[in-house]
Amino acid sequence: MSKADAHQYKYKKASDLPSNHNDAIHQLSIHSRQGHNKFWSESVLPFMLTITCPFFVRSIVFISGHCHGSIGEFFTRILFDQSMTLKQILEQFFYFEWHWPSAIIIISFLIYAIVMTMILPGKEYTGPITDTGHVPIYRDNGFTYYFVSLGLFALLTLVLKMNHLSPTYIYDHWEEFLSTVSTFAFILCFFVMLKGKYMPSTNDHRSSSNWITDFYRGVELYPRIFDVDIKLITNCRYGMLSWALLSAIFCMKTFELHGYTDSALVTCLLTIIYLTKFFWWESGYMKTMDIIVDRAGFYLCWGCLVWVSGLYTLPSYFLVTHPIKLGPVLTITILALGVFSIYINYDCDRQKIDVRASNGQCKVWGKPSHIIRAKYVLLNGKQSESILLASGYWGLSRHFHYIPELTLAFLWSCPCGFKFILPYIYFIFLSILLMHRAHRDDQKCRLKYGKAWDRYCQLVRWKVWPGIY
Ligand SMILES: NC(=O)C1=CN([C@@H]2O[C@H](COP(=O)(O)OP(=O)(O)OC[C@H]3O[C@@H](n4cnc5c(N)ncnc54)[C@H](OP(=O)(O)O)[C@@H]3O)[C@@H](O)[C@H]2O)C=CC1
Ligand SMILES: CC(C)CCC[C@@H](C)[C@H]1CC[C@H]2C3=CC=C4C[C@@H](O)CC[C@]4(C)[C@H]3CC[C@]12C
Repeated sequence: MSKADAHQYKYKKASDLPSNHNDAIHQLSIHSRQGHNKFWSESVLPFMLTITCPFFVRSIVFISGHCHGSIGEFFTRILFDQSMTLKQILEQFFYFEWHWPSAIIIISFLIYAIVMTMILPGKEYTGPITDTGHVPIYRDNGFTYYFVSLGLFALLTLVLKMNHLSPTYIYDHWEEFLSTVSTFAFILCFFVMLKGKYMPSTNDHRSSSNWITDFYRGVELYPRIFDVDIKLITNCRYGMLSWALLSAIFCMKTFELHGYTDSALVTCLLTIIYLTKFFWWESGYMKTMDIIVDRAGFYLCWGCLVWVSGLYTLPSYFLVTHPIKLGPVLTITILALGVFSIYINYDCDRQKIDVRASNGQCKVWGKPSHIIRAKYVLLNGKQSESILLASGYWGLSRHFHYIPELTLAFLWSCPCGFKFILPYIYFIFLSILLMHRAHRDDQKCRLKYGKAWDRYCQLVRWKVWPGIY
């Protein structure tokens, strides 16, 4: 681990702990990066990403819609035949004429997400206790929210159709929508940053004099406005639901233009099934790195509102203009492999949850589970213990569940064919994100569990791909 990486977290080394704690008792507190590359990592990189990410998302949607899906054509037209100047493109991307229908639909959707989250019934559950002793409380109504929303969407579609209208209006104005949602997301991130600096909801906030870092990484871990949890709304209730609905809308548009198209159906069905799994396990997601480590800033909030809508839906969007006939054999094979990948991914998460819930007293793949009990201490001095599973999927590699996640991303992109790289951008991004995430998670666990984590790593050598990485 590099010095800069180590500084990302503030912790006590094992040797600093009393000798009776020498077996993997660590203090963990996630704090700011204070390494040598501070200027680069805290200012330059966040600034560049804040500027380039919106441009990137808009470019790929533009290429899909106006350059026949070809990245080469995009650059040829700008650089060589001058049929499109950079100035024209920048004007298209950033000269923002207010598109009222988009603004109204987006605000209505946001209000819908907030109201439904507040009123739908569900058992209360808690997230992990923070360093300052705060315990976030949520209501477990994500799955109900998802199905009620899908039902209401189907009803709305029927009502619109009876009036000769269609939700595919969103596809027809997708570029305006994306620009509008991006503007909203920027305003929201700025507002959430100010709120974190001056009116934080809990003590889990970290503000610096560098506004670029604060904007990009966020200030607060658990910001709430009128008891509405910002991260739950942006990541799950808006981000994940809009991903499902957009895939359905793009599939409907493909059908409107080309009749029944099996490739569009496969991509849409796999996305809907995957997101059903996500909402089924939403309370588990509220305990992952995104929620307990990453603060509410541009990376997470803008990412879930815009990056997910624009990039994660790209295969379905691409298929509207590039439909392909797969035939029944390929359709069923891709669908079956996709559902199998979703199942394996779910089963990995379930294995970990089950072994912890039963305090290690359960069978994994028919055999008693192989576990390591790892102790740790939080900054508030409280000691705790977690179970690390070293058998089953978690014995194959330390992040084996990323493999079915990647396989699935490939499977719902491959109905787009292999002529263009554009629909694989999500798959490429995910490959990089997950390899980096495996590395970040390893660091986090090593700092939290110390020697117990090293023991686990000795038992399970591979980070993601058994025998390779
Ligand atoms: N489509 C997308 O863009 C992405 C999807 N995902 C998906 O989200 C889901 C969650 O992934 P992710 O957030 O990365 O988190 P993980 O499910 O990988 O959880 C990691 C945490 O689990 C605990 N843990 C690690 N090893 C073990 C073990 N051997 N036994 C028991 N517990 C262990 C540690 O937490 P603790 O502190 O509790 O010990 C660790 O920090 C996955 O299904 C993944 O595929 C993830 C990223 C991107
Ligand atoms: C450069 C930035 C703008 C990149 C933003 C990245 C984020 C949008 C994504 C980072 C981690 C992603 C996710 C993690 C885990 C998930 C669980 C899965 O079952 C569904 C998807 C997701 C919530 C996923 C969503 C996008 C990220 C938050």
